[in-house]
Amino acid sequence: MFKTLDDLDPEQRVLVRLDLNSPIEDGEVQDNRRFDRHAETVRELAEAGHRVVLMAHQGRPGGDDFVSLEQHADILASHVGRDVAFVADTYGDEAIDAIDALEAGEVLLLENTRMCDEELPEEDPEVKADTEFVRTLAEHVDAYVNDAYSAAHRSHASLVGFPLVLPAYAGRVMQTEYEANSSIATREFDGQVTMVVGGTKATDVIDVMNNLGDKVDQFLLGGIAGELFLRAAGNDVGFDLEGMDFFDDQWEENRETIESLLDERGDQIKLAVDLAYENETDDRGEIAVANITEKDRAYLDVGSMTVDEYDPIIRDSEAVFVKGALGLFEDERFAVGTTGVLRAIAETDCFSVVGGGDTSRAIEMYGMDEADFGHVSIAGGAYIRALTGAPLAGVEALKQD
Ligand SMILES: Nc1ncnc2c1ncn2[C@@H]1O[C@H](COP(=O)(O)OP(=O)(O)O)[C@@H](O)[C@H]1O
Ligand SMILES: O=C(OP(=O)(O)O)[C@H](O)COP(=O)(O)O
Repeated sequence: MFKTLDDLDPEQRVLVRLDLNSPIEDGEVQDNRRFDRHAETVRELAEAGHRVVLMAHQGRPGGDDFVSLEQHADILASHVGRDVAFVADTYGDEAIDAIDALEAGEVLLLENTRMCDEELPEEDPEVKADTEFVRTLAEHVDAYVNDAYSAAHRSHASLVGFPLVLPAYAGRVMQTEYEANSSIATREFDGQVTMVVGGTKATDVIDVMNNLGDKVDQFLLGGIAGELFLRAAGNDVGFDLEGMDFFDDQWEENRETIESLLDERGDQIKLAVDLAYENETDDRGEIAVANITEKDRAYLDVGSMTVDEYDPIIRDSEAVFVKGALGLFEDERFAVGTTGVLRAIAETDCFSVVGGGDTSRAIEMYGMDEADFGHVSIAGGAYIRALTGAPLAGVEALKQD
């Protein structure tokens, strides 16, 4: 395992990697739960009297959201409750002067790490540790903290290089995310373990089932992935319609695997019994899967009968994990499935983990209280990798320190 902030010596100059990658609208960085979560780590370090140097990224070179972190510093400061100074430099003289000038308890955010050429290409930790970027910054700090679990699947310099040249620790977000998201594979639960899987990507659902099939008692399916499983079970759903050309592509690529999963794990896999669509008056209509004779419309949610079937299964479970939404929950008419399962989880005292960048947003959107869930992940790609058993380069680098 890795060391945590509990192991950090006092009065250190600490270089901390956060993940503040955020949506940007009309040039404005949108506040989101990543700021709030990382603020805890930053506050703890500053209050303990460390000198805190922060690194983070935003977007990718060439993208519209590849911008400076200047606004991020202000948003973070509002969550930490302390000043967060900003320097528009990653590791040049300006950055080094600002780091060297820090007093105990002060916090400084460096410029977008991806503005440094050595950050991005995915390379081995040894290569990253030997970059000028890592070597230069390492000379001006005493310790490295990685709090960026949600970026830990990237083998980038700021994530894997520093643990080879500095004492390295997991921040609070890293620690909590790692423990919760690995728990389905590592923990023994006394009662039933249920996994709600949906979203748009069939391969995510397939990989999760292959990796966790022996740990999970039942998979409750929905979303576009769920429709493809319904199609494999012989129903007239999950075909391409206008504007949804990923259905047939995904079907071609995954048909055989889905069919064999249904063969081998049929008893564990629960499929929707009804689906919802937009009717002639633009309202939500529902139809039983058994009554669908022809694929002539898009289905945008599981139906209410399905929620009624999934609800007691969740309430009888000891642990529930969620990956992917059961419908197009961003549209209130098609949020019934996703909010239905989330409410059932919130109302029971089961251990629960909700993840996926989009899915966990439903909790906020529909006014549910995060405190009613065991853990709500702020990770997307890293969360699915954890569930499918793939190692995270940033976590592995921390473990080796
Ligand atoms: N039947 C559906 N039709 C269109 N979109 C859907 C449907 N079901 C789920 N979705 C969409 O799937 C998205 C979640 O997909 P997913 O790949 O699981 O993302 P994440 O991992 O970020 O939660 C949601 O934003 C939701 O709108
Ligand atoms: O937001 C992130 O990942 P996510 O979209 O999977 O949650 C991370 O900051 C990683 O960003 P990247 O996918 O540009 O490497």
